[in-house]
Amino acid sequence: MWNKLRAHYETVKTRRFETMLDAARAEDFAATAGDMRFDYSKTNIDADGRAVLIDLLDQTDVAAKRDAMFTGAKINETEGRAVLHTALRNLDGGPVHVDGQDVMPEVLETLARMEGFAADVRSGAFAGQGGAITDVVNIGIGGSDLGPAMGALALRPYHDGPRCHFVSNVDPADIADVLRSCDPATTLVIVASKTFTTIETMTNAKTAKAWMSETVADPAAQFAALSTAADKTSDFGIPASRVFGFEDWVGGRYSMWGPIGLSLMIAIGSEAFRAFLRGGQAMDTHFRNAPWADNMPAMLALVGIWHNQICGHATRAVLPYDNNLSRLPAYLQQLEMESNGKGVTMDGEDLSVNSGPVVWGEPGTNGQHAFYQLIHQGTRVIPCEFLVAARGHEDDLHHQHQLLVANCLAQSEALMKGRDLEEARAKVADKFEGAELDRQAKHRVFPGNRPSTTLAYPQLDPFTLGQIIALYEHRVFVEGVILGVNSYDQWGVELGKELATALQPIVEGADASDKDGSTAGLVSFLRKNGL
Ligand SMILES: O=P(O)(O)OC[C@H]1O[C@](O)(CO)[C@@H](O)[C@@H]1O
Repeated sequence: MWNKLRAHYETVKTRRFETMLDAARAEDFAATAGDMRFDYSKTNIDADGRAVLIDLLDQTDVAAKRDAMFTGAKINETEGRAVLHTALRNLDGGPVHVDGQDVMPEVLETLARMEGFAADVRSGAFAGQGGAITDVVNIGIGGSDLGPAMGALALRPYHDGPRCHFVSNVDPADIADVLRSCDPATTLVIVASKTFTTIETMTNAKTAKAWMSETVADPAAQFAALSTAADKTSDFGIPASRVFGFEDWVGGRYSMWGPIGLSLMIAIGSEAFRAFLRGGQAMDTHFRNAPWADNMPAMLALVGIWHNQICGHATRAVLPYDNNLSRLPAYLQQLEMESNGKGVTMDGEDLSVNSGPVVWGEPGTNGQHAFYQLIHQGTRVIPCEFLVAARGHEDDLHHQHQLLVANCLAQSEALMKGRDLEEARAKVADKFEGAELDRQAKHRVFPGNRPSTTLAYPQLDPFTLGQIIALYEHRVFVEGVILGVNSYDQWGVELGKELATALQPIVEGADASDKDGSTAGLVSFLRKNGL
């Protein structure tokens, strides 16, 4: 199935796509979902290429697999689990069955419990031992941190609840900084861990409990837990009334829609949180119904497959011109790389093409003054994904927002157009002449013909954030199906965890001589320096 695409690539790879880009192409090579527009016209995908890409969806049965996911089939085959984060935002979509049982009543009941608790925290009906809650500390890592942390930042203009802090790293610097800024008597600690065994989270949770017990009589009274492991939360001393459970069919990096989103709900209130869920649900409906050529997640995925597996561009830059989306690249690193960073297919065969790309990025315009040099003139092509809102939330500073938008559009235009030697010579002709003019001009040439896409939306409100996150989730799903990998396990994180456990006694002083020379040498160096 890859050969046809590879052959097509040979026919377009040197063509300058700017020459194809008239208004008709701009309209045709864009997908709309609700009030969002995804423009992929600044790429070298032409109509024939798109048709071959869309064939991939049919050849790999994406539609049937999508429907299987939404209806509770156990598509996470290596863990024997359904994949149903979509049920968490299925506010009025009817029953969803797992093993013959409708999961929606429990989902909605948990949502209602979360809403009750969040409202109590926000109103002061649930208080700390020193008064109303002023600070919420979410302790979690990976999906139990990145979702709510990214979301709380993204929706900062809607934040009207207590302050929220996110502690994830086992590095004591992380928790020490946060606890220093909080009063234990008015702090709520939320321990967010699907498994309730993750060493970083459990270590930080114990540190927070010890910190709180220095000041308050009953520290457990100011703890809540978000987990699938009710027995372990109770062993930790958190009463069932403040445990918000979920099922194993919610993957960690897909979990911000349910209990793992509690800190976000406390920050923005349940009405705004529901708007976020509704945005996700709207994208689900679009993904299930829109024809492929207009289907935003499908087209985003196909552009990704084209750039990585066919054109060979190994990385993908996510560049939000929306400062509140600063943590989106980090969130997407887990979502995409933990999901599709696999080398073996569902059938146990070696993958015959590259796995998912390296995802990275920073908000614009900051990145422009850092790494865009390489994006424009480096030898590797980096497909860029821009995100931009029509308006921000600072109405009195709208002129600054306009400048931000101008920069975003300028970057995708510059990547496409570039600047040839003649234009570069004209730029410096008044300063240099002869051979020196040529030499100086060459440094000012931009190759151009570098691909980018732009996701544009009216404003980053809770509904839009829901659309964006669900869009990327479904993109990962589609890319995973095409590659034939299981996007919902993460065995690749296990080995490091095992070795860290084995190394713990050694860093605490046990003999390191059976370790490899490098590891033993590093332990010895660190010990000599205070380990
Ligand atoms: O929520 P938990 O169980 O603490 O896991 C945290 C994270 O750790 C991982 O399992 C990877 O180590 C992620 O998939 C997950 O989001």
